[in-house]
Amino acid sequence: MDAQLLKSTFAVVERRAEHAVTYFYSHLFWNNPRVRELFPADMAPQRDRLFAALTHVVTHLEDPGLAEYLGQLGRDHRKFLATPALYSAVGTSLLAAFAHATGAAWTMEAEKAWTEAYGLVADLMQAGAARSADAGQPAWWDADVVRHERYGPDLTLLTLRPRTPFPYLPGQYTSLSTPHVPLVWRTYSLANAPRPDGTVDLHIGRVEGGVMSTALSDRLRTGETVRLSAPSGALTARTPPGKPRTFIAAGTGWAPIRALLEEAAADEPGFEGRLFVVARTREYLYGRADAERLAELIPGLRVTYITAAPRAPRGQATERLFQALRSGVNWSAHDAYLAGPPDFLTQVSAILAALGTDPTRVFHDRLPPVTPVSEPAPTRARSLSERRMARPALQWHNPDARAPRAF
Ligand SMILES: NC(=O)C1=CN([C@@H]2O[C@H](COP(=O)(O)OP(=O)(O)OC[C@H]3O[C@@H](n4cnc5c(N)ncnc54)[C@H](O)[C@@H]3O)[C@@H](O)[C@H]2O)C=CC1
Repeated sequence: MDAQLLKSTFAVVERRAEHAVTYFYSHLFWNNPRVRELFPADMAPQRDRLFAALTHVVTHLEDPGLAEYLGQLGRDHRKFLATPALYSAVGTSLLAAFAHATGAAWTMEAEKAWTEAYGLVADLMQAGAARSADAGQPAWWDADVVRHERYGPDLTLLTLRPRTPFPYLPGQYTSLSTPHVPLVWRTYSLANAPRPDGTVDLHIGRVEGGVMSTALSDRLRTGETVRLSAPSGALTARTPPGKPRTFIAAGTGWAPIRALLEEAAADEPGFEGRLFVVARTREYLYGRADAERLAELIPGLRVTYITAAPRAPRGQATERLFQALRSGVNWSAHDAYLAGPPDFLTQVSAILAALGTDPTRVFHDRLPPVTPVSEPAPTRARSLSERRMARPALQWHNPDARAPRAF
């Protein structure tokens, strides 16, 4: 593969990204009218996702973890009913869009390089999909809504019972789809460690104007069925026993942190660590009762709740967190697990690095990890010791797609 040529042509495409993506979908749907039915009415998030995936591929061409990334992407595309014919149609339209966007820069060499590159991408994705099907993993899990509780206007707690075993690791997320918003999938973290009855909790922050969060909050009812995709994510426990760790949860970022702490309460009686729960106001500290229960089960856990002062801007809670982080912990000894809005993750990661935490020991689900992976997706939940030995699972989740709210 001529990586340099792929990068230089993609740089031209990037400058006309909006135009290229519009051309791509128009070409795809015009030449394959039935394919339109596979996509939701609102194509805007789809466009972002396509470009995020393409950018990831082009910026990781030399990364040995790319094959695993594409394998997982293929596995995740099973839920979209992607067929070999669709992969082929997408390739044709993608090249047409690139040719259109790059104009004179689209040489024969560029076309050859992109034809080969797309062929490889499609092969690796389809191989990932085939591996997951061969391992008996469904394309999605049907799950019944067994509890639907609203907490104030902004938060809904859902409990779902998947109809077949749904293996996942505490800290991971899944995508969810409901007939209320056909063909749309949104990611949500799983808020509990696996339970004997197989049920899972999701914390839904209601985003005004958001199609999925408003449907799940306002229209979904117990007894209905939703679909869940294969779980993913790199926010899984990987701290060796005896090493202290810090958990930082902002808003509904409490969900995966709660799952990790439930796991620690069950598996690690000698756990030493700190938990910061950050919320915009006291009323939004919805995880407080759970955090107190977990602190009783884990004697080595110190919990700090942080909110903004009354009538202060919401971002003040983050400032207050920074002040707390600066006081008194030997950060170079700590692993850190973060969950919350994308900007919050960026800022907290920077502060922790400045305070001495090893950046490779700060875990969250925003960026693909630097470490490549060569393991297949788990078909059963692994034990704690197996996971400590393992390298972090590659993830492709782009939380930027979940719009953060403006202060
Ligand atoms: N696995 C993960 O990382 C998860 C991430 N999330 C994300 O967490 C967010 C939760 O939203 P809400 O509950 O409405 O939280 P929120 O908007 O109320 O924010 C919670 C706290 O995060 C901080 N914060 C928010 N935006 C910030 C910004 N731009 N810069 C710096 N600090 C900021 C503030 O301290 C705020 O009090 C969503 O963006 C969601 O996508 C949610 C669940 C899991």
